[in-house]
Amino acid sequence: MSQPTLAFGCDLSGRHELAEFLQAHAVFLRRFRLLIPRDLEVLLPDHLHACPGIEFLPEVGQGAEIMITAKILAQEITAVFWWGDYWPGQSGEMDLIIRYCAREDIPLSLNAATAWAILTKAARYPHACLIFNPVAGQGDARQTLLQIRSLLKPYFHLTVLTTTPTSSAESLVKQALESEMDTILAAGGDGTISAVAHALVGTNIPLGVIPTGTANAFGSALGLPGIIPAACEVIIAGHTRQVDIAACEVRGGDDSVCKQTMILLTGIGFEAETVERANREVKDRFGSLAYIWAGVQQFQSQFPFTAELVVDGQTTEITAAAITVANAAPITSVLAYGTGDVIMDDGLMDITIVAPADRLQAFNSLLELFGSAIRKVAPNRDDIIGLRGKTLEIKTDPPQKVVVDGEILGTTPLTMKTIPQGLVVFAPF
Ligand SMILES: Nc1ncnc2c1ncn2[C@@H]1O[C@H](COP(=O)(O)OP(=O)(O)OP(=O)(O)O)[C@@H](O)[C@H]1O
Repeated sequence: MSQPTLAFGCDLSGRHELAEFLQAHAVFLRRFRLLIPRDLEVLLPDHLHACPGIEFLPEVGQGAEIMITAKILAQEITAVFWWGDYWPGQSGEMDLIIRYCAREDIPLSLNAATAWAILTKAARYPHACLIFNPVAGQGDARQTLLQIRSLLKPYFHLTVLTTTPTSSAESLVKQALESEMDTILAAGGDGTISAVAHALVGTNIPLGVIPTGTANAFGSALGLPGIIPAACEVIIAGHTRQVDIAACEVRGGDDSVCKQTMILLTGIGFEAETVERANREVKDRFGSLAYIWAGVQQFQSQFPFTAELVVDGQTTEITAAAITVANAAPITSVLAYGTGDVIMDDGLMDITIVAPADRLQAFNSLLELFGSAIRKVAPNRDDIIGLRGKTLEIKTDPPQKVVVDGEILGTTPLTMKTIPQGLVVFAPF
């Protein structure tokens, strides 16, 4: 997975030409992983004999072609070079290789004339690992993955790792990073994107976002198109920008400490309870309206709590219904707009405290915040406080659930610290 993988083979009539090609390009070929049938070992020049990326297969006709076919099917091969005297339907191993390369859309060189073109293209292929959440959103996961693959395959040597209930997006990124990926792509909702970002902190490896979740708030905040082909185009175009993220710590079960990286929003109170209500079943039932449905339900039963916030060393004590901390927020995340605008790369978190005395005030506060989100002007109400800071500690009484980027992480106390421009993402020009 770490380098493009090239598989070689030939029949008797192709041996001389293949030996010449290997000799001529030996130095360049060292940058690849090479699969060589044992019977071709004698053709290798010294430069390649000592190549660490070389893997010997059984001889042609004794298993090499089967192993290469299996790797083609597993999408583990970048290109195949198979030279010889070709007679359709009568060339045994060559027929097999041609059939599967054609079927799986793998570049295939049948002679020296095409070899160099394929080789130089393979060398330029960036290696991308796509972390794919098959349960995010409400689409057909198989179709979605096929579509993403066909859009990106001409531009990347693509490896796909699929999340499961036991293989988290974060653990899959760590696995991918062991293989020296040039870029990591994430297809899923905000929970998946956030978990992938968490594993990328400090790597400087660019993240490509393909929004296939329910709300896709991070994609919207970045200005990404909501449809898959257009989101893939942003990745293919290759323009990146750096955005802030924040390290969060909360209390988990058994008093353990849970850590997560926030790319979007952290919510306490109303938002956390709303996210908990908008579970998978509700998302599958209502789609993108799930959060609105859950919010309306939660609005009727939200209890205030007392909170002590320390922002960059300054303490505020208040009785609140909702506290939202944001790095980035689409305008639909109105609870984040207490400062009037949420800037993704200013090195600061935007903190909004909503502290209404009753339900009517709460309703009016929401309306005011909605106006602020649209007009990008700070709200003007006593029961909405907007703060900005680099570090934050929040204690509440009683302890409150904390949701980070759409996933419940634990309960207060919460501590947060910005990591200015800590994430590199593909973004529209
Ligand atoms: N194969 C899987 N089976 C069941 N759950 C999974 C699987 N893969 C990931 N998950 C769970 O999916 C959740 C993340 O979903 P994600 O946020 O990406 O999508 P979403 O909920 O549809 O979108 P949004 O966050 O935009 O509402 C995580 O809780 C993760 O544990």
